Amino acid sequence: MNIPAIHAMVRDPGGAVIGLDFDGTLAPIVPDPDDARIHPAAPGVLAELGSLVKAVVIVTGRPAATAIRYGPGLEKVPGLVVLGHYGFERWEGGRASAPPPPPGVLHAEAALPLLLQRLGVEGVTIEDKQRAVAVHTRRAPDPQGTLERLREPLAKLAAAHSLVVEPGRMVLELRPPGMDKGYALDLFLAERAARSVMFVGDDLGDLPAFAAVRASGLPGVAVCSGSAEVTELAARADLVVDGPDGVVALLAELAAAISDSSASGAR
Ligand SMILES: O=P(O)(O)OC[C@H]1O[C@H](O[C@H]2O[C@H](CO)[C@@H](O)[C@H](O)[C@H]2O)[C@H](O)[C@@H](O)[C@@H]1O
Repeated sequence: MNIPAIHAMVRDPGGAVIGLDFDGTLAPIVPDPDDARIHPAAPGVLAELGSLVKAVVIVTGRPAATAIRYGPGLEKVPGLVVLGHYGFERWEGGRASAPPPPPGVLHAEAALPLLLQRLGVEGVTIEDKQRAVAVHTRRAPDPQGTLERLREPLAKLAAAHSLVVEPGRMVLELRPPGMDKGYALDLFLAERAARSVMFVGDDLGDLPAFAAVRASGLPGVAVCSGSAEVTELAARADLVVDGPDGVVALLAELAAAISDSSASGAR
């Protein structure tokens, strides 16, 4: 790992913030969003890393409580913060806080079944996220074609209810504007007075976090959890690893390098 920011983290782990996306990064992608679960080795590796660095933060489009529920063991990661709903929501020490959901979400969600019926799309599923609503096409007969077909009508529906469309891996999410993973990460780095940063993501919604790593002026590394499905992130990353298996291996390597460096410094 001959990346200057990683060397900075190893030299000064007490200044390092490790930011991670959830789906596709810590949890393998599966057809049904309710079946997603964290990689079995991830909580242990994150617990080790959490005891070495300034902070571990998960920044996800999921509700924060869902990431915790689908990530058994995460609650044991020292000092873990989960920023859910792209940063609108914060979970820390077992407590979640968030502003109330805007009424547009409920109205848009209520209009969706009829809209989907009119469009005649098959196999599309709706995920009620309380503060947002996601329309999934992964289980449709033609997932990509169906996603393309839905783009314009969902953009109109979102605009009619003062929402924005967040595109992702076989999903179009209608959510409130005014927050993204970049802004969320930026605020967190300032709050913790970070001296270096890593962010690991797999999807389009992670691009603002990559931009925040660059804009921070800190030694920073943007890591792509690679997949054949999304290629845009790899092009903007400093390092590409092979999905959640590769992410866990990278984090374990980082934890080991920090521990070895601290041990040799102590000798
Ligand atoms: O920010 P993230 O943690 O990456 O969350 C983004 C979306 O992830 C989930 O959908 C994705 O994962 C599902 C389970 O593997 C998969 O079935 C789906 O195709 C993916 O798009 C989640 O369901 C969404 O609500 C999140 O916004």
